[in-house]
Amino acid sequence: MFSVNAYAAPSANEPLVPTTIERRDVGAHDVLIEIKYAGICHSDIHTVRGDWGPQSYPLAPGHEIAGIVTAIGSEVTKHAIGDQVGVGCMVNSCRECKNCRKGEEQYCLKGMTGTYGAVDRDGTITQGGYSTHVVVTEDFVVRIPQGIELDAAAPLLCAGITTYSPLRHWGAGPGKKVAVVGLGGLGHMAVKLAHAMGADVTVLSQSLKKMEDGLRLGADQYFATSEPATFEKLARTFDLIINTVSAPIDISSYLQLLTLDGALVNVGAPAEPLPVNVFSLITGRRSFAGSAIGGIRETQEMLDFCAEHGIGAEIEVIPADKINGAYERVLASDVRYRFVIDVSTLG
Ligand SMILES: NC(=O)c1ccc[n+]([C@@H]2O[C@H](COP(=O)([O-])OP(=O)(O)OC[C@H]3O[C@@H](n4cnc5c(N)ncnc54)[C@H](O)[C@@H]3O)[C@@H](O)[C@H]2O)c1
Ligand SMILES: [Zn+2]
Repeated sequence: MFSVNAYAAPSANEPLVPTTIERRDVGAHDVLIEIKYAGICHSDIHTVRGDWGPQSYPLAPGHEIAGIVTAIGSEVTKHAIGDQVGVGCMVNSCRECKNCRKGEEQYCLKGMTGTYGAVDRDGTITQGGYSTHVVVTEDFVVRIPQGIELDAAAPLLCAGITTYSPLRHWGAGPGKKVAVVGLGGLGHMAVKLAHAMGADVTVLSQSLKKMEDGLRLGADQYFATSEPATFEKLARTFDLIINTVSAPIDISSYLQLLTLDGALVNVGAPAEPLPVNVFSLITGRRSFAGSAIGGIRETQEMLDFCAEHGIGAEIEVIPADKINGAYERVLASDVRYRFVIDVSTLG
């Protein structure tokens, strides 16, 4: 074991503070990563504040990790010292169940091992990317292609894959009308990715404040959901709606915007239930679905797709001592469009 500098929450209701955490020694199948950048996902905030249930503290969040390999175990074949790599929301899974065998490790029947706050195979609690180094088994480390800057790549490891996976699964592409609800970290990636896949993209945001950005990111249309006329105008329009909002919204009124057989996929993860009026499903054979991140193979595919299409996240790089302020800004919807921690400022 060795200690590394980190930023961690001491409890659910205290700000994050500089500290040290323990990392395991590099095992035969492990990769040691010197973390360069770590994105701030809204899930980090939900988790440390206990929105999704009690946690073990101190907790260093961070599951949008980009860095450089600085050591490898004796059996490692997939990565070499000096490689640019990333780690997302999981660092292991059982690898044997039918979902793992399909490459859908995020749906591991024994539960994936989350990058932070999860019980690791050795019984320790995992700690995330707001830290200078991490040790991860090579199969859960992905390659960041040349051509994507590491800082703009970090958010792809969660915001990127979480939107890429449902866009692919529900067939976003030419001739398909896709709406993205919420233009935050996930939402702005959904717009870029759906546009690059060739879909016709509409942003549904609370107001028109970010309209110029939305159109620049690749949206074809932009509407304010605070405007009731929006729901009349867009009734029965979309093949696919990706809801990225971190708070409860009125799902039934969004379902009305789907065309026959359309699907509304929730990636936003508010703790509260989202009630649905079944008539909004029945009257168009519509589906209301959910999706969690993506498998490791698909995460690599997403990174390669981003490199090919010149896609990175729109970021605001911050030093570690601005993490708590950034949390408040995310909660106030004041983020364009992802905060990324410059890990060199952790000392
Ligand atoms: N399914 C998954 O695998 C997965 C992965 C990552 C994040 N998430 C979840 O997705 C959600 C979004 O994450 P993010 O990092 O993009 O957050 P974010 O804060 O960057 O974006 C959330 C967006 O929702 C908007 N919003 C907030 N409250 C709203 C309201 N009441 N009505 C309408 N819009 C509202 C905000 O303006 C913002 O544009 C979070 O709940 C997060 O935990 C899920
Ligand atoms: Zn995330």
